[in-house]
Amino acid sequence: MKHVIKTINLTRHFGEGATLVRALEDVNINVERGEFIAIIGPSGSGKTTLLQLVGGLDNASSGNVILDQKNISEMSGRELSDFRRDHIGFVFQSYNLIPVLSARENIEYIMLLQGIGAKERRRRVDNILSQVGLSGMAQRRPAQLSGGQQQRVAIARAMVSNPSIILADEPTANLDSHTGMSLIEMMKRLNEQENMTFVFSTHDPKIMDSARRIIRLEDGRVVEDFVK
Ligand SMILES: Nc1ncnc2c1ncn2[C@@H]1O[C@H](COP(=O)(O)OP(=O)(O)OP(=O)(O)O)[C@@H](O)[C@H]1O
Repeated sequence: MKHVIKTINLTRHFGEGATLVRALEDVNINVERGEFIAIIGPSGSGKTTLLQLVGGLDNASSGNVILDQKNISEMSGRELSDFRRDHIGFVFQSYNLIPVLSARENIEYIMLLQGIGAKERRRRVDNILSQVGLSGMAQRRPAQLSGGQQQRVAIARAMVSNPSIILADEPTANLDSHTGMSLIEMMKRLNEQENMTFVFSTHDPKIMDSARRIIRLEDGRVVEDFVK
């Protein structure tokens, strides 16, 4: 079986001596294409650290991350940033949209970097805006959208270049529980339709229930990993 994400003895320590923090310790996970996975665990258990390492936004102290059969720790900085752009979509807790750009421009941005022409960009943005239920809001700036709508734009932005993996760090943390649930249901529908792999972290038991597989971290170690 080819894995879209594989971590091998992934370890991340911060600090040293008396201030050493073992944020992740020997984490081994295998993720297949099309999975929909929640990373759960108490505050400080290593969820963000794991997502950052898997996404190539942080470097491991030891161990490896293999994405789409490629070892990202062996890549040069430039290779890694190109690889990240083409294979991974990120969704953050605080949306991270560019405030001066409209929803359309935020979503288009990565396609501009990829050199995709204007007509194709428009087609893809229109398509993804309708998939996330935001047709008609293309011209609005983030401040003119609700939190849930901004997070939908962020998900559209993460998905528009068709990455194989979407990583979402507590995507519903700033949303009320109803909006959070509908966002997760939308992610699940997109996961089913597009067979994109979703890995997201959450504290919310209701959101966990929507996942098909749960990975629980405690003190930087995987203490549970099961398919429901
Ligand atoms: N840059 C850093 N420097 C030092 N320690 C760090 C750093 N980043 C994270 N840590 C520590 O690593 C551990 C894991 O942090 P991490 O943010 O991954 O946990 P988390 O499970 O995402 O927590 P939360 O649910 O509160 O977001 C914590 O003890 C944290 O304090």
